[in-house]
Amino acid sequence: ACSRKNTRNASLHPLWQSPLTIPGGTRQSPINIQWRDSVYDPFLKPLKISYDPTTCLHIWNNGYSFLVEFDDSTDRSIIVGGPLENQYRLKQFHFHWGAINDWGSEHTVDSKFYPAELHLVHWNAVEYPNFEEAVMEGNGLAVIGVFLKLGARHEGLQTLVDALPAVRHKDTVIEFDVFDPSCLIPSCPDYWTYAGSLTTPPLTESVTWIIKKKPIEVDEDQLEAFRTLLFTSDGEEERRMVDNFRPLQPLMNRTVRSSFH
Ligand SMILES: CCOC(=O)CCc1ccc(S(N)(=O)=O)cc1
Ligand SMILES: [Zn+2]
Repeated sequence: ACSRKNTRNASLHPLWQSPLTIPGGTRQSPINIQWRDSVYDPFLKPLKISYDPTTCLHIWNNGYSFLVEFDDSTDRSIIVGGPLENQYRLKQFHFHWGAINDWGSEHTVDSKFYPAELHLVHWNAVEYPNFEEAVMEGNGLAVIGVFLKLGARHEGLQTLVDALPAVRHKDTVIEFDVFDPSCLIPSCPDYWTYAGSLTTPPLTESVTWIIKKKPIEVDEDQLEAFRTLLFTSDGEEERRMVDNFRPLQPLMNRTVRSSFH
């Protein structure tokens, strides 16, 4: 009897058709953050965030998520302190979310999923000439992760939500010229931090993750608006942009530190 060739490669993630695990990867993301296993580090500084809202450029749908990109040609929107040795420049922020509210975040806390997760992506402009170079270096990137939970409507997020219909299809972009992303970051200073990777290709192990302990609240309509976006370009058969999160990766030989007791 002929054996049916196993055409479904179980190690390939449907969304990216890329390996789920990077061969030799020892610091992949996302991970589950087990609160009781995180280690309080009294030497962690407060994270200092200073964004200039006029550095905002545009919103676009890149086929994985929707991104708000910033002018990173100067040090006008930066973060410093926290676990970071250098100052890092804001390049873009984007989100990951689920088809339903039971899941959607990339990181989990004590195995709990949130319905969505915000990533603010910064690069080490002190040591590297541009983002593309920094992506390849162990201390090249710093990403702030913020969990979204179902609750009250978020007025700051609403200005983004109102722009989403204009970027419904992959590779569509609209100008977005003033936005202050610090309105999306909880005022509580508490965070976890660990050494990890990008969660979409090229999956490079170049990210210092800073995961805020407190979530922000958004309402059902705002989450539903995310789910009206498409993975597909105009004219292709429509596939709704949902479940754009990577599966959890092994912690391996890593410790998650907390900035709080
Ligand atoms: C130089 C090409 O590299 C890129 O464009 C990487 C973009 C990229 C930035 C951030 C993330 S995340 N989800 O880990 O915050 C994934 C991918
Ligand atoms: Zn991300």
